[in-house]
Amino acid sequence: MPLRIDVITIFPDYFAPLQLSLMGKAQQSGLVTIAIHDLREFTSDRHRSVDDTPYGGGAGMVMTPEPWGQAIDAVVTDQSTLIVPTPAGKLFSQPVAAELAHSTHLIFACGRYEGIDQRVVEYYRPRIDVRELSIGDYVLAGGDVATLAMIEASVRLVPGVLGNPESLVEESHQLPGVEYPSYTKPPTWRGLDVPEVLLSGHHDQIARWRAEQSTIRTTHNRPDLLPGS
Ligand SMILES: N#Cc1c(-c2ccc3cc[nH]c3c2)n[nH]c1N
Repeated sequence: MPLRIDVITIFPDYFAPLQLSLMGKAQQSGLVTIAIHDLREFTSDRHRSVDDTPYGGGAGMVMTPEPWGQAIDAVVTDQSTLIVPTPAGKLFSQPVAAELAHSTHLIFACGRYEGIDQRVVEYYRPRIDVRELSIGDYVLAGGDVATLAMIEASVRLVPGVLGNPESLVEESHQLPGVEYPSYTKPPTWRGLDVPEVLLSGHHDQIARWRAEQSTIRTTHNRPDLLPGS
């Protein structure tokens, strides 16, 4: 059963990259089907409006609930998971990507402006799995880029999508922390040599060096990922 993904957005063109590379191949292989829906197709006024002023005042505009209700109702099933990207959401992570990769149907609601009227989440929460997710502690102009990131991170984990599942095995055995630095040909580039151990053929020494490099990088760049932190 392929993973089905429906993306609802006012900027369908944002998702053209999903036809390329690994995501494109995943669709061609039938492992994943991705459909992009223009929210404005689900409006009923001649201006095809999707936003209005916020109750309670405040800057900006809020996306009105009805177009979202019409759009989600057009694709939802009892197997759906509705994902709402938002800075206020739980943090998206590799384990969450793995969960989504094993879903049957994902609906991404890509908000813009100041976000989507909260009643959309409230309406669907008793009916289907609803997840408000954030890709990080910085503010984007909308949910579209976050949706692209979550789709790519999740779809690459769908069994059969990655040509070489070995890379997933390596990832899953990744020590806590960031990955070691990578090198390829030429052995010397602009006077810089590849670390000698990587050319030695001593796999135990290479594994030890890579673990050390991972720890050094994690300590420097992501001490929050160190065990016990
Ligand atoms: N996910 C996520 C986000 C967002 C985001 C998501 C949706 C909307 C709708 C209007 N502005 C948005 C920002 N900003 N930063 C993140 N990590």
